[in-house]
Amino acid sequence: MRIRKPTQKNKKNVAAAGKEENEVKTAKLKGAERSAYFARREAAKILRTVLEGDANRRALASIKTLVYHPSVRNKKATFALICQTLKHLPIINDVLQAASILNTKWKKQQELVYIIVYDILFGQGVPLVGDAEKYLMRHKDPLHLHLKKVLSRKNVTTVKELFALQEVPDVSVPRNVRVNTLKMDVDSALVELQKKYSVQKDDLLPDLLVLPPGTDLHDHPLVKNGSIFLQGKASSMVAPALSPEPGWEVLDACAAPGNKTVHLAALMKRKGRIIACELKKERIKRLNDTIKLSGASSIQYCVYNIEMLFNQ
Ligand SMILES: C[S@@+](CC[C@H](N)C(=O)[O-])C[C@H]1O[C@@H](n2cnc3c(N)ncnc32)[C@H](O)[C@@H]1O
Repeated sequence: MRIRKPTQKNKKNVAAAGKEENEVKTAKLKGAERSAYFARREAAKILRTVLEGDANRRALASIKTLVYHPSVRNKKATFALICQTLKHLPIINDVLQAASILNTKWKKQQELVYIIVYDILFGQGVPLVGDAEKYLMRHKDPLHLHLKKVLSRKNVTTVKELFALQEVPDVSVPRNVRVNTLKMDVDSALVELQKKYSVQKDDLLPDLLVLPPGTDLHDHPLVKNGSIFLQGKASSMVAPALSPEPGWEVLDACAAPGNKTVHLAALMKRKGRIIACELKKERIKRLNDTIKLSGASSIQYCVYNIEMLFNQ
């Protein structure tokens, strides 16, 4: 195997990767270890952004959007780690406080600590790669001991039981469907659905119907042929808030899967033009399918980063 000399750019990247990464001979790690090592660091970086946003009550990009950034290599593992760590965070924090093993150095890297402690306590174990992993694995027994204490304080023996205690009772939220008035009028949809379900018109939105919580219409023929769309009330309020008239030209900046795009088309009675932009090529197919299903024909769509429009 030929070993290439590091380029200037590579040298810079290595320096930027930080002291700890230098200490780990990442090149010597086996594939799975290496990928888990990087996934933990990528997850920690995103977790920091998420927790900072939460603390400042700022709306941030969703975890999925952060994970889907091109710089994140192992997207699936990183996403899973973040979600699981967040889910277990109150317990992880309790255990860490009780164990009091974090000095100032590790407190500065608390997100990475959370991720690794999640893996130690609830995951598949952590190989001894990286300073943080080594440090926390040295405290593995006290961590497990304090987890047991936390559980017994709450009168349970397993984490599953603890989650069951904390589970919020299912709040029964009614289901909504939006009638696609390009294909069917609201009264006909009401009559059709009433054959099997208890359905009412929404008191605010004329093309929205309300069904009992838990109603599953995924396979209903009216859904399959695009006469009704499974669309919540909040999402169904957006197009009426604009109140577009037939003949308008409307820009839908972030369009896929296209529920609001086709709602606009229905309100504009197919007259006018909607320019639907979507950043991700792979989501364009979904947008295309929605448009086709809805019977809207006034929609032009493009793979386009809407920010480009404003940076010119
Ligand atoms: C929450 S979804 C939109 C839902 C859609 N409006 C609907 O009602 O069905 C956000 C979409 O915006 C796209 N997006 C994000 N940033 C974008 C950008 N800068 N330009 C264009 N599309 C973007 C994402 O790829 C994603 O498909």
